[in-house]
Amino acid sequence: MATSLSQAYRDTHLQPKHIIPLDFDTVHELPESHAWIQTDEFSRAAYQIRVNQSPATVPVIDLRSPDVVELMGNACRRWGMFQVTNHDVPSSLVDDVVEHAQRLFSLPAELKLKALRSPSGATGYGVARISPFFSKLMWHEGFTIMGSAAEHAQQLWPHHYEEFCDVMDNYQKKMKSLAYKILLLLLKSLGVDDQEDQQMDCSSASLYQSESALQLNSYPSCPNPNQAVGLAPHTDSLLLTILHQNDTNGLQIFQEGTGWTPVPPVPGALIVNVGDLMHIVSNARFPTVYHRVVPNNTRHRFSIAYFYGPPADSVVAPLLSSSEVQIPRFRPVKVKEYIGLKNKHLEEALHLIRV
Ligand SMILES: O=C(O)CCC(=O)C(=O)O
Ligand SMILES: [Fe+2]
Repeated sequence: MATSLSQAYRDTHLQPKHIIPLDFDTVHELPESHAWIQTDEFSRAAYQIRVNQSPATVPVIDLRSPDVVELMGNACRRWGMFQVTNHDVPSSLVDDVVEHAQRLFSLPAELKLKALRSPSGATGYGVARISPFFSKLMWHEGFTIMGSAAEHAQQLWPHHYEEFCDVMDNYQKKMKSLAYKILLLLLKSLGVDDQEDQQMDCSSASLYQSESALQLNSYPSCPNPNQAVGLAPHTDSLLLTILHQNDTNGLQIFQEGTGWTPVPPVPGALIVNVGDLMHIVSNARFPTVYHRVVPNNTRHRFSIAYFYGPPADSVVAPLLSSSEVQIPRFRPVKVKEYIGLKNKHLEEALHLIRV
């Protein structure tokens, strides 16, 4: 039987602190559990490097530009990320998703816990999945959807859950077609033409099918943001992530040599970033983006992340362009195997499949 993405994401041996977020409404000081400043992780180089103040940041690309393939290819080679405009996702739909996310996160903590992610589950309300890798907790709460949100939405609003589900479904449909469009453009920039689909081996053919997840993120304003972490540094696992952020700063990407660079909100634009599987497919021509979120003490940040990847049972391997001499940098790997490696080893997972 086919494995679903949510099965691939199943984890075990989680303690409650690895699932249950803080009740942010009741705390007015940063609790010890969330104070990162004295931890090893905080003093690791990645945290010490100051935020890069130079104006260079990820490019904003018009999806209708005649040079879109080249622009996106260049952006992914240089940054692993870009912001896209003219993407045909109605702003009213994006606003609806954010409004429903805000409605969810503003529920009382005891109600949100009714939709808590189960220890062996992948969907529902809870802390970030990467939490078990860090000794301190993040200033963040999330809600994960894979397919329909009905199961958990019913726990929150027994009589009025359909509207939430409809909005999330519509958004996922729009994201899916946008992600597919962007994937084709990126493959073209890598010298892979979908016209040649027929001759492709099974690993490249599976790139044209998809599975996805939608992640609603909430970062309340924080009493002591200098000692707290919104979302710890990580790379996304799948092919591409499409992210909407509200008008509140916080997202930063790590660039070798320059340090942490903020990715400021651009009204109407969506952020697209390369994930680990795209890094593998591109044979490391596109870097996978190491990113984090920093909290602030005045505003509540919300973001909506759509993770797009091939089916869990499919195989991903470097696609080598015929015009360049290339040695494969990674062995072929099943998507579910890679997710398993990531669940166990986090950022070490990529090293484990290097050849
Ligand atoms: O909130 C953000 O900007 C980033 C979210 C993120 O990195 C994630 O959900 O993986
Ligand atoms: Fe991420």
